[in-house]
Amino acid sequence: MVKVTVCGAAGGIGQPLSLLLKLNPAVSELALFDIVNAKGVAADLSHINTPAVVTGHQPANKEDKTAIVDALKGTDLVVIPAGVPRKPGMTRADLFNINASIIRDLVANIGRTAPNAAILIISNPVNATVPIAAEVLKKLGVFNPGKLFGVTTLDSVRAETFLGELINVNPSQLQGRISVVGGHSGDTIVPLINVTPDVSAKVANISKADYDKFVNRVQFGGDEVVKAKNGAGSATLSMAYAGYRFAAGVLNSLGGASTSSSGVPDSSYVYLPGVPGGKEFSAKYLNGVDFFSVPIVLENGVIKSFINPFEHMKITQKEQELVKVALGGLEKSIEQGTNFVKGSKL
Ligand SMILES: NC(=O)c1ccc[n+]([C@@H]2O[C@H](COP(=O)([O-])OP(=O)(O)OC[C@H]3O[C@@H](n4cnc5c(N)ncnc54)[C@H](O)[C@@H]3O)[C@@H](O)[C@H]2O)c1
Ligand SMILES: O=C(O)C[C@H](O)C(=O)O
Repeated sequence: MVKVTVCGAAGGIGQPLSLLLKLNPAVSELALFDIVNAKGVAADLSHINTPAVVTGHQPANKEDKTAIVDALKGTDLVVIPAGVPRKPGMTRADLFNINASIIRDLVANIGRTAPNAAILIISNPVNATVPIAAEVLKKLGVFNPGKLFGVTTLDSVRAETFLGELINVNPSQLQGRISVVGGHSGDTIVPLINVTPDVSAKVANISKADYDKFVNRVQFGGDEVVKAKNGAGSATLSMAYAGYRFAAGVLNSLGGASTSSSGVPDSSYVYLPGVPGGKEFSAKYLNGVDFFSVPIVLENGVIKSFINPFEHMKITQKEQELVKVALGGLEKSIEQGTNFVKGSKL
């Protein structure tokens, strides 16, 4: 019996992500929470002939806490795409003022109602919202770093797609054969392409100009969608796919499968001092930064280990420089998120 809760389930990401979760046979209960239209989306999905029982939870007013508690009670996994998306001209950091308090309050509810649940954070700016979640859980005395995941899978999905186009390989075959680390915003995103020898041999022929274009497109792929949607939001469908890919990995691990079985596992933005060997890894390679996206191996829904890119992949000089740049941006966002909770009442 596995219960999954989606917070922000009626949104652009929330709806298709909930659809994909409804199709997963491992899910027995799917609780949809949103401040609008959660019941409508739940009624719609509930007609699909798969085993998951779908429930909709929507507060009657600002003071109503029963909806969120019902959505979270007994849940194993919470996925959070709640909050506002970007409009053209905005950076993800511009979303902080609105989304920081949404994440703080949702995660406080999770900490109080479902402290053992795995938490997957999609809401931007991920580089800061995940530190917010960690700090809230620490304050409540229920932080399990092995169960807090910043969802950066869309960066991997994009890297696979764009590199596939460049080296003329079916992009779906690149899953597990390249990796993306760092954070989830502009130059904090660092694609690593010399992960397996077969791909390395192909990327050796890419020109410098094409490689630079590839890196830029992975780092700023989100802007492409924001611009094309022209005020109607940011990536939703590709994000639902990516969020589901990551959530399905966590669900598989809850069912006993290891994520390390096929190639390099997906990365997630995690609290390094809380995962085995993470503190030493960060001190040695990352200036001691607390949060960084690395490929993770899961067991029973918990991070069992991570793959150190510097030891297990052929990192080029250029990629090392990209990591250095990423660290500057990450440190600022982590501090912003952490300080926000320190100055907040839960
Ligand atoms: N991690 C990533 O790779 C990634 C990719 C795409 C988008 N995002 C982010 O995901 C977030 C959602 O994007 P979207 O396009 O789905 O936005 P959206 O506006 O379409 O949907 C957001 C939903 O959140 C709901 N919501 C707002 N406050 C809430 C609260 N307190 N509790 C529960 N639900 C609440 C809204 O009612 C809405 O239904 C944005 O912050 C966006 O930047 C992240
Ligand atoms: O670009 C955005 O604001 C949404 C998301 O983070 C993305 O990468 O598409």
